Amino acid sequence: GAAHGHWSYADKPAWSQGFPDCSGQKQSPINIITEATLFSPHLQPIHLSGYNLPPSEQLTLKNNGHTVVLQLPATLTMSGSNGQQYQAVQLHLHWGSPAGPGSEHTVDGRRYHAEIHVVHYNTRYDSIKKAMTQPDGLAVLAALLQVGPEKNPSYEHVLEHLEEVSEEDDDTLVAGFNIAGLLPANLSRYFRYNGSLTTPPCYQTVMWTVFNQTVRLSLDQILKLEETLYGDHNKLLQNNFRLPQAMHGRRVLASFL
Ligand SMILES: NS(=O)(=O)c1c(F)c(F)c(SCCc2ccc(C(=O)O)cc2)c(F)c1NC1CCCCCCC1
Ligand SMILES: [Zn+2]
Repeated sequence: GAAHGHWSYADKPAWSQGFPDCSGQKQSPINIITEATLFSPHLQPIHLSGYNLPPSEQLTLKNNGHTVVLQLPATLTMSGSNGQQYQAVQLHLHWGSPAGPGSEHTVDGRRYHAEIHVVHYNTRYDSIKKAMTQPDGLAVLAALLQVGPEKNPSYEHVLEHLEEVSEEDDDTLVAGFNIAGLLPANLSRYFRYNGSLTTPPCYQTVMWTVFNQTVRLSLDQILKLEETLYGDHNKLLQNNFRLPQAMHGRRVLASFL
């Protein structure tokens, strides 16, 4: 239970006992109903800088028992089309199992195989710890992952190390690579809404960007993600996604018609 601050995807309803924001009215993820989105001409293409890391850069990859997290250097920044500058902190993944898909966001009720989140904080705050409690504090870039015919070389930079972090709290080093390769090529077509962390403490401080274009990985790469990592009590780490949350009147904007 959430009593001692520990939570699992199994007892999601219990989250709100220990983390009150988890039962708030601006929760994530959501089901994006494309017909109900509002086109907003103000939404500029997402601009990434510093994402192309040299192999000399060593990044920490960690299995934290809930997902696999790649820590990112402070040199990666993004512009969020609201004039704010955001600094990358980490990226992580959500996935399902061979029995079914595991993206967090769904589009017109469709769940995708997996989802990547690149977590950033607003550089007007001096740390993510401070930023994550502020309404304009966080920006997460999300992309939906599908099965395609080819192996995705960008994801291979991470997936080739998964066995090294199979147990909870394991970590390893990954040589730098172009982190932008983990995201779709088209960064100008996306959905935008205000939501939350999808994990306790569920702070409602996230500006979500969900790209319209999906990213393709080979079936083997998806299966590797689904069958390599272990979490609590040596149980396979699978289906680490939260169910869609109510909109409570929120509208989803689209940067494209
Ligand atoms: N989708 S999401 O962005 O809400 C999200 C999840 F859904 C997540 F499931 C996670 S992992 C669970 C939180 C956690 C647990 C342990 C450790 C550790 O031991 O280092 C670290 C974090 C996870 F880390 C994140 N992102 C984190 C949220 C935690 C607090 C802010 C730090 C960066 C974003
Ligand atoms: Zn996430």
